[in-house]
Amino acid sequence: MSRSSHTQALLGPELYKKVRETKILVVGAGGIGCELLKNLVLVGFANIEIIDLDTIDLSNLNRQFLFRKPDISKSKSLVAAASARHFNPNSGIKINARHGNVKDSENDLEWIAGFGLVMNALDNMDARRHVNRLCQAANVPLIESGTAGYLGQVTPFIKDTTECFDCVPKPTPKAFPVCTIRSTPSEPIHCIVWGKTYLFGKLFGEDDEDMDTEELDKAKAGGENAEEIENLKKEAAAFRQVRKNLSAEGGPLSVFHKVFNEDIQRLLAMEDMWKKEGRVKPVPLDYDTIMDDSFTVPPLRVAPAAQPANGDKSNGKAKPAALLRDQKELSLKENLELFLDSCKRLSARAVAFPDTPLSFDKDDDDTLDFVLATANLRATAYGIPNKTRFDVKEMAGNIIPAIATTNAIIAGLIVMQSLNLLNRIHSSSNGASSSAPDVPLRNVFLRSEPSKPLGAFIPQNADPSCSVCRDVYVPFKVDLAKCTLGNFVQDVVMGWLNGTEFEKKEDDEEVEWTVFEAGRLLADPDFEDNHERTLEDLDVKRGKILTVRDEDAKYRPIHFCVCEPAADATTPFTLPCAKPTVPLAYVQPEAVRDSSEEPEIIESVPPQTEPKDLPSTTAGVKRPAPEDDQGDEAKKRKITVVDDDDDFEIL
Ligand SMILES: Nc1ncnc2c1ncn2[C@@H]1O[C@H](COP(=O)(O)OP(=O)(O)OP(=O)(O)O)[C@@H](O)[C@H]1O
Ligand SMILES: [Zn+2]
Repeated sequence: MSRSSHTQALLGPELYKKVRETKILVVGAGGIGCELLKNLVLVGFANIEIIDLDTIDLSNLNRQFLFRKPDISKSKSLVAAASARHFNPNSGIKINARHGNVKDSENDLEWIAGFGLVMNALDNMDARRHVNRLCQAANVPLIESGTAGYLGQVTPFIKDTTECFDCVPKPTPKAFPVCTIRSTPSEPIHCIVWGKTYLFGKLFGEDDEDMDTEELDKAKAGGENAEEIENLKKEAAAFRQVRKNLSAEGGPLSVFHKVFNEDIQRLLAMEDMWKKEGRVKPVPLDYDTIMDDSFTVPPLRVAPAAQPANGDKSNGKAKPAALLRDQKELSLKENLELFLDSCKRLSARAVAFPDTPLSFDKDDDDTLDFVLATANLRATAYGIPNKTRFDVKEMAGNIIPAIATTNAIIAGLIVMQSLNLLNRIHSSSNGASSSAPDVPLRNVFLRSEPSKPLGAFIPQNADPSCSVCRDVYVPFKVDLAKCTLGNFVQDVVMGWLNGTEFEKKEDDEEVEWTVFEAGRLLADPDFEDNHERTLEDLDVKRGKILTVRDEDAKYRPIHFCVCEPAADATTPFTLPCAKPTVPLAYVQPEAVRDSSEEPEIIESVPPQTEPKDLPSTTAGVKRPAPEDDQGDEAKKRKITVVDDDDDFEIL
């Protein structure tokens, strides 16, 4: 009996044929991706492409079991494919492994259209959104997945049948008030966020004065203490000077003195600030007394009974005999030394690469050491418990421990979803109903409820206002070196689109269209400066999108997705035979007005001010590009739980 006969019997000949023939794309060869690839191979999927941009790290080996120690530093996708093949040898399975970013330009609309089904096994929102858009544009079903600790989710997205990834609002990152972070922290996380997003940025990151002022003005307008905000503005200005001197002899020590002594003294002088109930005054730190062990550590605000002696953070608890280095709590003196040393290391890097601002990375020891020491020194000053390197890495890096079993369950569910989708695709493509029972599409989730670990709900319909799945997409096969913008405007916008709803004229009025590429305005009826230039010259590349919009935003935008020219093309570009139907743009229903309310009388209309963030055009600034992402609209939809590397936000 052959290895596949059970599967064939279980799935039936029709579905098994689909399994063998459908070209599958797996994006990501990490925790879920490895499990998934093994499952696909075992079920008998025979035409698989897997892409991942990363190489194997030691920390992956505990759960990404297609990898072994000798594979460290090798390409994840190549090794995963090589290992997975062994699970079902001699079965004619083809795995095309690619080491690269799914966002690379060669991964365009045509590429994605070559797959029958796409499965995401990613770890970040940006790549997920990119694949979602490609799948919507090419009308390829996508199975999205994610895990966070014991939780997980598998969701099918099918154009015009279900919502898409971007229809679903995402949870906003955890936010903290500015003053809590900058002046009155009360928890370890406040100190970590301060070290990571504030002090690190001030000393080594991009120093954006305008952004800083804007943030503080916003906080003031939002009702935070005005005097304190002014104080913080002065403090920020002083940092610019400190930053300049950081690499000089004694630079790190002067930063320590400014941040942990002078700035705290200044805060203490603001008497009103400390009258508020629950506020605990910080204690300025002093280099000399910390170093000679005579500094009196302020009592912990939450555990006043335990008054640890200087440097002894054990709180009387017995220490396990052999703690790992990262799990040991540092003494105050050790934190101070680490602060000075990490400052020195980072400022040397800043001097060596002055044009590359540094950014925090949990896996970059210099940056982690800096945040660890900074957070602990600040915590000590405010009577807040210190954290170990292990804790700080987890908190600053937003790490949710990955659990191999969760990944395995989710990968199994992805395969179940794929079988259901293939069944449906099959029955709808030949018009006949499938012999298989019509199983409805479901979003499946894993929860930490032992008696009922799996749950499911029916996916919602697409959000009519979604700026991803409701727009129109057209493959645009073009020789970028031969096609000018003028060709595109004349032959595509005013020619090919003629006759579509988009180009219908009312009362002989010309349709006011615009052509954008990302945020850049390339052309409109009054802006012809770039018509002579080729698309290549205008830096339009394969994988990019030329978007045509009508100025009144009456219709949905039309996105021309730039693809390789057709092999036998005799013209600069080729378009599909069928022109698209361009639907009307979604209009938010007007809120029901309370008729008893008197209308508001506006006496004078304030003069229109220039929008602040005008996008650049190729030939100067013209008009703002419409916001691509309307995702912030308050939509009362179910929030998807997907793990992500999203950051904290400071309000
Ligand atoms: N744009 C992208 N293109 C291709 N692969 C991507 C892209 N973004 C992320 N990935 C891959 O998706 C995979 C996600 O797997 P996983 O969530 O297990 O992350 P990991 O990096 O392996 O583990 P950890 O983050 O816990 O160290 C990773 O292998 C990552 O390289
Ligand atoms: Zn959508």
